[in-house]
Amino acid sequence: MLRVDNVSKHFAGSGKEQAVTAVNQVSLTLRHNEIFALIGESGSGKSTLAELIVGLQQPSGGSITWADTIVRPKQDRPTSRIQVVFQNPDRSMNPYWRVKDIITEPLRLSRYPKKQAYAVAEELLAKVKLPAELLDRYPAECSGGQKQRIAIARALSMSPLLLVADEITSALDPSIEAEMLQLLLALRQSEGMSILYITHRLETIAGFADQVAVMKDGAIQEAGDTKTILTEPKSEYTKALLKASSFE
Ligand SMILES: Nc1ncnc2c1ncn2[C@@H]1O[C@H](COP(=O)(O)OP(=O)(O)OP(=O)(O)O)[C@@H](O)[C@H]1O
Repeated sequence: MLRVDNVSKHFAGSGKEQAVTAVNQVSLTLRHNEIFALIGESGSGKSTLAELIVGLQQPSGGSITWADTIVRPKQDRPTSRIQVVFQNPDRSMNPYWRVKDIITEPLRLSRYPKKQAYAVAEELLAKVKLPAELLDRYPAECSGGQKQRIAIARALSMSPLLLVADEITSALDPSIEAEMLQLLLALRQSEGMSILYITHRLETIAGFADQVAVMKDGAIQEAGDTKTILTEPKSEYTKALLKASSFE
């Protein structure tokens, strides 16, 4: 569905800051309806790679291409191929807006009528398993887990083919995190979308991701199906990550 070919991203240094190669010749393929986990420690280049895929940044080299063979069901609402949800929902939500306005922002930016958008908002909240009573609340009146579901509902408003989830469960309690992973599994099925799940925590991906790529210093160390990588890791780095996680 989406091919990342030999993609690199260099940031030029300025003043005391050194030049950095945040992403170094990365290649990967995201398939339709697949959950792909991108694992790496802080600073390994995961977020930069996500921003390149989303189009928030331009690669210094390589290419990112969508297969043009994807046929999606006809929608009566605006759509976009890709949507992203970040770790901290507060950064992407206007605290003075009600939940219904937050969720429908992408639709309204695409000139979808407000009244119809509000009707969709209730449907979207149900998709992320939140009650309709939240529609008139402000973000400060919602829990962290609820806000992350609201951010997902907003992303779903555009029926994306690919949802990029950048550390979206990292700030949540383990039980809330497990519920969120279950929700993402269900949404992958019901929405027929792919998910690029970015995390520094290897222990979250068993039974969740289909494929995994392990990233270090901007480069992919190892990639393959999740079960094989977790049970028969080849790279010393993956082995060390597994040892350090609560997985073993
Ligand atoms: N806009 C930028 N300008 C300069 N350097 C950058 C920029 N964005 C990222 N970097 C550098 O690129 C490297 C990779 O950063 P990135 O945020 O992609 O890593 P990460 O794996 O997502 O880490 P984290 O989980 O902590 O966000 C780091 O050394 C970072 O300092």
